[in-house]
Amino acid sequence: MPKTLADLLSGVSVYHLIGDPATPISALVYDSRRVTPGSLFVAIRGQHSDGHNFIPQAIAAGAAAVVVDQRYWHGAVSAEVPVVVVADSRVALAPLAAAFYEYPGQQLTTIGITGTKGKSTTTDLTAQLLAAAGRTVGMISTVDFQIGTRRWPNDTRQSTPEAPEVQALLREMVVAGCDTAVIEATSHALSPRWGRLVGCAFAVAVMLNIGHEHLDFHGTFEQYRADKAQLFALLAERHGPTWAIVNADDPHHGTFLAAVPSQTMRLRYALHAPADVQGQIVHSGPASSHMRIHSPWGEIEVNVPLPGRFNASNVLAALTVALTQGVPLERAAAAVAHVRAPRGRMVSINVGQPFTVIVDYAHNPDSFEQIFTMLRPQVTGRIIAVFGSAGERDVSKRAIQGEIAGRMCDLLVLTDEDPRGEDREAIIAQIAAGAERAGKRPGSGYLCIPNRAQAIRTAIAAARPGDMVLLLGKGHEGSIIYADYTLPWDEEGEARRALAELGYHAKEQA
Ligand SMILES: CC(=O)N[C@H]1[C@@H](OP(=O)(O)OP(=O)(O)OC[C@H]2O[C@@H](n3ccc(=O)[nH]c3=O)[C@H](O)[C@@H]2O)O[C@H](CO)[C@@H](O)[C@@H]1O[C@H](C)C(=O)N[C@@H](C)C(=O)N[C@H](CCC(=O)O)C(=O)O
Repeated sequence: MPKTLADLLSGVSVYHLIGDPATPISALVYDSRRVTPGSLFVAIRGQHSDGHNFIPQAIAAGAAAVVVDQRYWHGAVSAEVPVVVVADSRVALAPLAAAFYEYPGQQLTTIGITGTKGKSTTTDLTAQLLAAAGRTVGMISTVDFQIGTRRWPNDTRQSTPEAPEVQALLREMVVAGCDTAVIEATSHALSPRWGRLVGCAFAVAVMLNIGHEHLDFHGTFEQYRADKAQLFALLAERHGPTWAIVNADDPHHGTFLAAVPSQTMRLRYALHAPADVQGQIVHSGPASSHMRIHSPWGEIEVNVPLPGRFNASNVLAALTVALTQGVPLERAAAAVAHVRAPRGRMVSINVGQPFTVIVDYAHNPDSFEQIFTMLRPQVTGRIIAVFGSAGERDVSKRAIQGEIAGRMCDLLVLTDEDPRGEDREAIIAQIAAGAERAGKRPGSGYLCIPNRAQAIRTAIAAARPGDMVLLLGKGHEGSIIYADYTLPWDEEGEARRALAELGYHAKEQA
């Protein structure tokens, strides 16, 4: 249905509207380079530039109207096209997008999954369990997008894309006949400063855990936790029943329940603490575990074909979601036996070399702690970890990563992750400072090799029988971002090439 400017403004805090509210709008964009004739251009002030400076370009490209931020717009009142002055243009983006795409979230069962660790895996597992139970599922995750049976890589380098992309995907899901959307909800996206997920009308909100992440953006841990808890407040948008699911093993789960609207149904899941959906690990091996589950829907045993206690916890969260959606316990448990991890998560590369090589996306202190604790008992030799830390992102985590890895690994090869506009060597020096605190010394305990391809080769060449080489932080990501260019990247492929250069290129072994 054709839309007018006025149609899009409900839910937006408008200061003034200069021009005709009946102006037809054909697209919603926040980048002048993507304006097509008839677009509504939303000007946003960013870290590197200010969208308000690109209003002339947007109008020249055919923008039918512009949305500006009252704090940053100093334009003339007699504008060439209608101007909507709003309190905060970044925050206006989500309600505008939900209205532009006609609130697709209300037509789907939207499931939001937040937490510091395991979001992408649990989002994927939830989508897999619901699809196995006959639902037509869409998914938005750091790793992949999915609409029904079509899956493709998320190349946006955002875990939760901007609101226009999220709402467009949800609309596509509705058109394609999906009944369910599983959305990975990051703290940035949930923060009221950005509010990218406003308008998704979540029916289910899931909290996995809370650790140290993105304090550069949120300021304090309390703010980070409060921002993540926004997902639970968003349940109030839903017309219909809603569920709040929290991990009772995390001491912060109460904050999330406190944000829940009164009519929402609440469920706790846990491996240790008392909970509604209680998992108990009966035994666990290097690549799988066996779990007994007690729930309001009955009791059952499941095989989890993924390594580690944290994956058992992720599976429990996904299974709890499936149970709230009417999937019979037996059916959900049977589907668990066939789940797969997303790309770049704990991928073992085995081409006949006498040591282990694993690629994983772990890139923050908590996931470092978890992965090393899980793998240490399985390694007879040394752990050699290759990693870096992102530029223009949480600076405080760098030394902590170095310290944890320094404590739990034998050799660190410090390298580029995404330096962006920062000095790559300075980032590595900050990680190294943490490694030094853990007693590591340059040359013997850690090496600084910014070039990631070279770092991987050095680590693999240093490995002896029984060692484990852990390539961390890139996982599925298809690029390394530098100030002036983006280097296409394939961590798994790079590891395979490095192994092949040493003569290991047997067909993949189980
Ligand atoms: C660091 C950061 O937050 N960056 C976000 C920010 O970019 P920016 O501040 O650099 O933007 P900018 O280049 O200054 O431009 C400002 C505005 O002018 C516009 N512009 C610019 C140039 C031009 O010619 N014309 C024009 O209109 C831009 O499109 C933009 O709207 O504003 C952009 C537009 O809204 C965002 O897409 C972008 O997210 C980037 C891709 C990003 O990496 N974000 C990260 C921090 C993020 O969102 N992460 C979370 C959490 C991940 C996790 O948990 O690990 C996520 O959900 O992914």
